[in-house]
Amino acid sequence: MILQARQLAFGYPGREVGRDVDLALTPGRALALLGPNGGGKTTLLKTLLGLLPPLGGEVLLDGRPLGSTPVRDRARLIGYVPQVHLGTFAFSVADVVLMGRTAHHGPFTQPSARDREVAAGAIDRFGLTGLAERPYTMISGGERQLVLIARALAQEPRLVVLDEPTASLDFGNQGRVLGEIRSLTRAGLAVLFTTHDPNHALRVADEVATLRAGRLLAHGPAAEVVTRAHLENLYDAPVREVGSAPNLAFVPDHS
Ligand SMILES: Nc1ncnc2c1ncn2[C@@H]1O[C@H](COP(=O)(O)OP(=O)(O)OP(=O)(O)O)[C@@H](O)[C@H]1O
Repeated sequence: MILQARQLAFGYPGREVGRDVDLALTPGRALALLGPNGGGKTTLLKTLLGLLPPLGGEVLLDGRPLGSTPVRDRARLIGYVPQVHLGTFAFSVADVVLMGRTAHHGPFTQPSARDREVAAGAIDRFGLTGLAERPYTMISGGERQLVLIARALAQEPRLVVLDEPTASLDFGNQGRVLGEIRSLTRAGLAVLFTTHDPNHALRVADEVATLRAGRLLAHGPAAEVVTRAHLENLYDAPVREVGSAPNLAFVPDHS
C-alpha cells in the first residue's frame, strides 16, 4: 500500500467539506473517484497530496504520516496532474515537462543528461515533440492537459494522482490518456483519478469510489459500483444503460 486515508475529514479553514473517508491506493491498481459537482473530489485529492491539512483522521504514505515525510520525498513518490490551469510565466513546453524532474535533481542544480532524456521521452509519448519549444501559455487547453500529464510522468513517481485528466481532451486524446492510465498500472504504479465520465471509470479503473456531499457512498470493484441504479442515486438523475458487458456504457437520459 502506498497511500492510505483513515477516517479522513477534509476541507478548508473553518469549512469542513467531507468526513469519514477510508481509502487505500496500492501498486498496480487504479482507483477512480466519481461524484457530482462540488461533492469534494478536488478537496479530497488535495488533502491526500498534503496540499491541504486533514481536518481529522490521517493520511499515511508508505505507512508513515504524510506530514512527517519531507516534501522533496513526497514529490519524488507522487506525481500530481491538477485541473488545467493557465500558467503565468511563458516557460516552454519542454521546460514545463523538465520541471517534473526537479524532485530528482533539486531546485538549484542543473538537470542531468538523464533528466533531459526522461523529459524528452515523456514529451514524445504524448505526441508533444512538435510543441516542445512553444510557450506553455500559447497552446490549447487540451495540449496543456497533455503537458501536465507528461510532466507528472517525467517525475517517475510511484503514485500518480490526476484531477479530471480527460476533461478538456478530444475523443482521441481521451483514449490515449485512458490507455496511459492502464499502462501505468501495468508498470506497477498506483493511480488515483477523478472523472465526470462513469464510462472512463468503468473502462480503466480497478476500483471506483463515489463521493457526494463529502461522504463516500460506495467503494468497490468498478463493475459493482458503476451500475445504472448507483449512478442514478449518485447524480440524482435518470441514466440509460447502453449495450452489455464488456461493452456496457452509460449515458444521461433526457427522454
Ligand atoms: N478554497 C476554498 N475555500 C472554501 N471552500 C471551497 C474552496 N474550494 C472549493 N470549496 C468548496 O468545497 C466544496 C467541494 O469543492 P470541490 O472543488 O472539492 O468539489 P469537486 O467534487 O471537485 O467539484 P467539481 O466536480 O465541480 O470539480 C464545494 O462546496 C466548493 O464550493
